[in-house]
Amino acid sequence: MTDRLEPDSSGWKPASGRRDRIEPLTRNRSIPPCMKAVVDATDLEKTYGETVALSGASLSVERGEVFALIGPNGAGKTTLVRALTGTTTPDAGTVKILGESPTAVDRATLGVLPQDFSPPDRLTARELVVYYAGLYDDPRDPDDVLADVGVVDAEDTWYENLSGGQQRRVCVGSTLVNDPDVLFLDEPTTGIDPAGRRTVWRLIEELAAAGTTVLLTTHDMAEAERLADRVGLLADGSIVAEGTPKSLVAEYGGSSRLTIETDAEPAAFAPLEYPTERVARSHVAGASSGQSAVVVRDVPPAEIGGVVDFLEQHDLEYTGLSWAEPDLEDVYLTLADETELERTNRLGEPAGGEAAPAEDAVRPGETT
Ligand SMILES: Nc1ncnc2c1ncn2[C@@H]1O[C@H](COP(=O)(O)OP(=O)(O)OP(=O)(O)O)[C@@H](O)[C@H]1O
Repeated sequence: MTDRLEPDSSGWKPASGRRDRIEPLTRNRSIPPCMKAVVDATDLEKTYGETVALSGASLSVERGEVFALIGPNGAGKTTLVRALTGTTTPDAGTVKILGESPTAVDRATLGVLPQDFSPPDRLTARELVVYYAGLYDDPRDPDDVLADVGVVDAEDTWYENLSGGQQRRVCVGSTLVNDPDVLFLDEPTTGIDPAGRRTVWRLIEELAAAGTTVLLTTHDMAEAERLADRVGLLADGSIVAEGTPKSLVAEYGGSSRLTIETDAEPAAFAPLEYPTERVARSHVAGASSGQSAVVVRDVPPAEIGGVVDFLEQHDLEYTGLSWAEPDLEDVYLTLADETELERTNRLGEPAGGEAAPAEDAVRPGETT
């Protein structure tokens, strides 16, 4: 970022001194109150040779919203972020950021964390933040930025010697030095440990509460569910579903799962009269070695005790039992499966050859 921050006609001045929280009054200096869609993209197309990266992607993000883009590898998320931020030019379609084209918008109002951002290795965390802050006339205090992303203890370590997670935190910090109004974060927490991830989550929540508009991409459904006001699922270059996490779960999430770690056959559960399917043990978080599992759907929480009684009465051995409401991961898996099916149908291929096993629908991210 080489553009300089110019105070606008309203006489905006950055906050001075150390801030424990981001002050709402410093936000949105360049967003007129009447402007609803801060990020607005319509029918974006982008191909690389034979590869279609974007095929009619449209989205709109409102002032102060956190919008999470999710989707399989290669779905086009990074290409979409690049098109939105002006680092790639779409073949067709329009983009407006703060009412301007991405190349005309005041860069000082944006914070952009590319997926592959790689700052100079032989600068310390502090030097890097100071360096990026130096690109702006009225930057934030680097100490505040380092504190925000939780790398104060490692501020004198060369970037190349920081852990992967610390490096990513410094990268997130470098996008905050100009106190941006609109923040684009392409997989901000990849490689960050659980505690660090929560630090970044809280930071994003604070920024959003203070009015920053955030568009992030993530493969972490818990992250999207926690942070996003709205989620867009990108598949094959277009948004195939969009809504609040709650509405998406209600529409596509399916039913609750009671997972029973057992070698018993699903048929043994027939008297319970709930839909039942076998899942591989690799699909069950924390399952004991050698154990597979049966998933019983639609069991209300009040009926779990009845299922346990049933297991005991019928001498069905089990080593673990867990119950879960459907969540965004179920939405993702359902829609990703549907999209894959549509694609194979479109290409005139048999949809997956052999029938996909029922277990494919059940949270393959969970491993033993
Ligand atoms: N510069 C490029 N040259 C050629 N192909 C590209 C280029 N950038 C992206 N692609 C292709 O476009 C498609 C979409 O890629 P993109 O990186 O946008 O996906 P993504 O959803 O961000 O994936 P991931 O989740 O793995 O990061 C992929 O097939 C990718 O190989």
